[in-house]
Amino acid sequence: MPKGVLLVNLGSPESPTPKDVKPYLDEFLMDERVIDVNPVLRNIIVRGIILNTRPKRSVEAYAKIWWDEGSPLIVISERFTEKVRQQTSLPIALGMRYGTMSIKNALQELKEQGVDEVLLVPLYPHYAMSSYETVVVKAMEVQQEHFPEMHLTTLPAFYSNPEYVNVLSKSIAEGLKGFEYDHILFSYHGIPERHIKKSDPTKFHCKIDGQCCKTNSVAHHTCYKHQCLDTTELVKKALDLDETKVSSSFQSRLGSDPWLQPFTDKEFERLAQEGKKRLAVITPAFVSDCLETLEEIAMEGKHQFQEAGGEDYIHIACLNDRDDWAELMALWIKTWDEKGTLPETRVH
Ligand SMILES: C=CC1=C(C)c2cc3[nH]c(cc4nc(cc5[nH]c(cc1n2)c(C)c5CCC(=O)O)C(CCC(=O)O)=C4C)c(C)c3C=C
Ligand SMILES: [Fe+2]
Ligand SMILES: [Fe+2]
Repeated sequence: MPKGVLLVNLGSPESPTPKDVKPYLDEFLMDERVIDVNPVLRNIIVRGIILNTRPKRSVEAYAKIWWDEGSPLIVISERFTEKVRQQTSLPIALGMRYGTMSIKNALQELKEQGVDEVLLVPLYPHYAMSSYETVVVKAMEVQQEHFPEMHLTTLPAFYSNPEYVNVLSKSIAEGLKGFEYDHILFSYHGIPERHIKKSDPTKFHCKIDGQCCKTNSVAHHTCYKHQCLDTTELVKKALDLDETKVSSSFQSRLGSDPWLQPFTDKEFERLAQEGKKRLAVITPAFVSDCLETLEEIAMEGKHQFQEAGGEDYIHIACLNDRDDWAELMALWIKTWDEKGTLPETRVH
């Protein structure tokens, strides 16, 4: 069975203009795993409310971070894919969950190269129904409808893989070099609390009470909050960081439902008010820099921290197309190709 790899990231609009941002947001937010209410209500919330107000703000935000070559998330994902290609003998295609670089086109590309055994790699370190799961479900649907001869194997969420933690920690150590920080904030993309409960296979473990994520459970295989907090712990251990100088928070909330806390913007204020003058921010829910890291954290976050009394502020870049990250992905692919095994992950 000829093998190939499908890398999938979230996707971006075609351009930072209303004509492209609106349909992109429409596709994204009409996903039943993102706004997870019944279809009638989703239509009202998304098309009747959010799409009448949000696109203006999103267009302005995208315009601030857009590169000559296009959306940073897309350009970085392409550079990463090219580096992985250079280190593997298998065909590698890149697709996006939303937007024009579709999963269908990427699978078609692999088909044209004779591939029928595919390793599907959602480019997210953590499991969430609105990120990892929706990629897997979409890819399976596309495969069943258009490529019935293909077989997909999915790479598990890799946040706890020891080699991945090494690469992430090394990138953070490099980013911190020369910066005398008072505090390091690990800011993860937020999700509604409801999503955590929905994804809990036991239906009773995830209470989001501050304790459940510290108690071993099979629920942690799909608990985004646990996986994010564990990422902070693993990096803290790997870099021997001072416990009192590290914390985690959740950014980018949308709507009025309860989302995971503490909120990143509130943490900027709290840390500044506590007298922390020099802040480093890390965004390990994203493998590539994107709107949420470049605008919300690197630009707006700096402004919010300094407005609240903070002084020096750095955002440490995501893994992007770092050589060691591309090498690790190539190693996972080679191991799957030659031994049929997937990277070691540890969930407790
Ligand atoms: C890290 C994984 C992500 C999860 C989980 C996630 C959940 C989630 N997101 C929204 C709403 C929006 N997210 C937006 C941008 C965006 N989100 C992620 C990743 C996750 N989202 C990325 C990588 C990006 C950036 C895309 C880019 O082009 O750079 C946006 C669009 C921009 C904006 O207007 O702010 C929205 C909207 C929800 C509702 C949600 C979980 C329910
Ligand atoms: Fe998002
Ligand atoms: Fe939990």
